[in-house]
Formats: sequence, structure tokens, C-alpha cells
Amino acid sequence: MARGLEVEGFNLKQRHGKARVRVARVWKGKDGCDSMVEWNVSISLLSKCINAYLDGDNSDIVATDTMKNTVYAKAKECSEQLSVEDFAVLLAKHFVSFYRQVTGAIINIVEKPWERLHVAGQPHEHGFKLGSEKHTTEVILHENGALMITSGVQGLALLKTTKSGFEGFIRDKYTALPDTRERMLATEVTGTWRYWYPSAFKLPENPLYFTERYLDVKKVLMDTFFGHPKVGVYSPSVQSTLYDMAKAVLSSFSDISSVELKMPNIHFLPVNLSNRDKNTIVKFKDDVYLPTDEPHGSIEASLSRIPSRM
Ligand SMILES: O=c1[nH]c(=O)c2[nH]c(=O)[nH]c2[nH]1
Repeated sequence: MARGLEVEGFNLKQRHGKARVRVARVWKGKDGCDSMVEWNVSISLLSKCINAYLDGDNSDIVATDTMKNTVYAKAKECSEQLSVEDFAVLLAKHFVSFYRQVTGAIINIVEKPWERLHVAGQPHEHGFKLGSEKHTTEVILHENGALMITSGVQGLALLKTTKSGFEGFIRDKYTALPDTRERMLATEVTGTWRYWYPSAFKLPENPLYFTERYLDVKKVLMDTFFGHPKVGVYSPSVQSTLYDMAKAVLSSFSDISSVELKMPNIHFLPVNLSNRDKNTIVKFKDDVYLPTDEPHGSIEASLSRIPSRM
């Protein structure tokens, strides 16, 4: 949050906004092929409305109801399909430029993963089905034009049945886990990456640039996690795989300056069963597992470029 303001001997920091404004936008294509998006928008404004807090004077308040209406009005104005990032920038620009009271806007949007349906191998002109992982963005714009665009993916569930191990870790009197070079590896990636676009006036012109980037980043993350389709790639730990994935994103995209990945280690436990007489019912041979949700390992890291000292 921005620096606070000294009032009556206290430091006051404040912001206000509207959370979870849901909007869907359909674009009717000239060729009869419709496009659509569904967005869940949260707006937070940094504004000079101190008298609302101190004196009950609301004359400097942008009503959160107005913020909600603005989402629908701006969605209507977008006559061409655009990325969720571009829509967030458009909203932020509006709030910062339209109200003299507003010094900054923080826009968060989660896009619902509606995907075009294919029937008999053909893309359907107006049919969509819900996919799994979600595209997210956060745009922060200040009145001086300083811009920060962060994009992300939420709920990208990945699993491989082999080419994963974990060995050589610290052993002490509480350690029960055996070393292994053969296990399942499952995770649900939450990733965010920050773009290097310092001003809202120097963005790529293609209105779907960030949508394409999102798909490209996801592909690089997954290709690195899985490796070649026939050979795979051995993972000595979630930590090592996470690092390789983050590094691959920074190496592939020069306009991304940092990446943060959260990769829970979702355990699939080997099943071994025996009866009361210690006779084996099921002996684990890398085949039968007990899938679990909790507890899970929690592994997260961020990787950013080091600014050159030139
Ligand atoms: O990839 C892993 N990293 C860990 O830190 C860890 N800890 C653990 O019990 N299993 C694993 N696996």
C-alpha cells in the first residue's frame, strides 16, 4: 500500500474499491464465429478522500458502485476482443485520468477458462466448454504513469508417473522417508510473472499480445516440467524442477523480468497392505497409490533478473 498520511498524530493508509465484479463479453465475428470472455474484476483505488475518514465528508469519494458500473461500460466500449491485461490497463487508465482525486489504481482480474469447443475436429462457432487453469492479472498504475503488469496462472495441475526422485536429504531421528529415484510427481502450479513495461503508453499494439504470451509461458512451464514426450526429464526434487521452470521462462521471454512459482508437492502414497498374520495383500510395485490432498509439501520461489550495473 502507498505511503500513509499523518493525521491527528496517527499514520493513516487507505484505499477503497469493488471486489469480484463479474462480467462476460461476447464479440460477434463478421464470419459468424463468436468470441467470449468471462472476467472477475477487483478494483482498488488510491485516492485523496481523507475527509471521508476524518469528517464524514464523501465529496471526494468515487462510489464503489460507480466502479462496478464502469466495468460494464468499459466492456461495452471494447468493440474488439482484447487480453485480460489490456482490459485491466484500460480500466486503470480510466480511473487515474478521469478523477483528480485518484492517485493510483490496482486492478486484479481472474479470467474463467472458457475454451472453444471442437465438434468432429472442427472449431464450434459459438460453443465453449470450461477448462481448468485460470489466467490472472494484476495491473498497478500510478498518476505519474508508472505501470506494473503482472500476469499469472492459477490451478495448473500437472502430474508425471515417473522420472522423479528425492534422495540425499537430511536424515535425523525423526526421518522416516526413504531415498527414492522412482516416484510420482504431482503439483498444482500457481505462477505469476511480471512484465517489463514501465509505462501505459508503451505497450505492444496487438490487443491479444498478452493472451498469446500467457499461452506461451504456460507451454514453457509444462515443457520444462515434463521434458521430451518419449524420454521425459528426471526431477531430483520439486525445488530443482521449479527452478528450471522459472529459468526457462526468463530465458524465453525478454519482456518478463521476474517469475514466482508456488508448487505444492501433492503426495501419492505407495500402497502396501498385509493382513493380521503379516501376509501380503498388496505389495507396492510402482503401481497402486493412495492419492492425497493434505498434508502437502509447499515449495515456492521467485526468480528475477539482476539489473545490470552498467
Ligand atoms: O521434492 C521434494 N522436496 C522436498 O523438500 C521434499 N520433502 C519431502 O518429504 N519430500 C520432498 N520432495
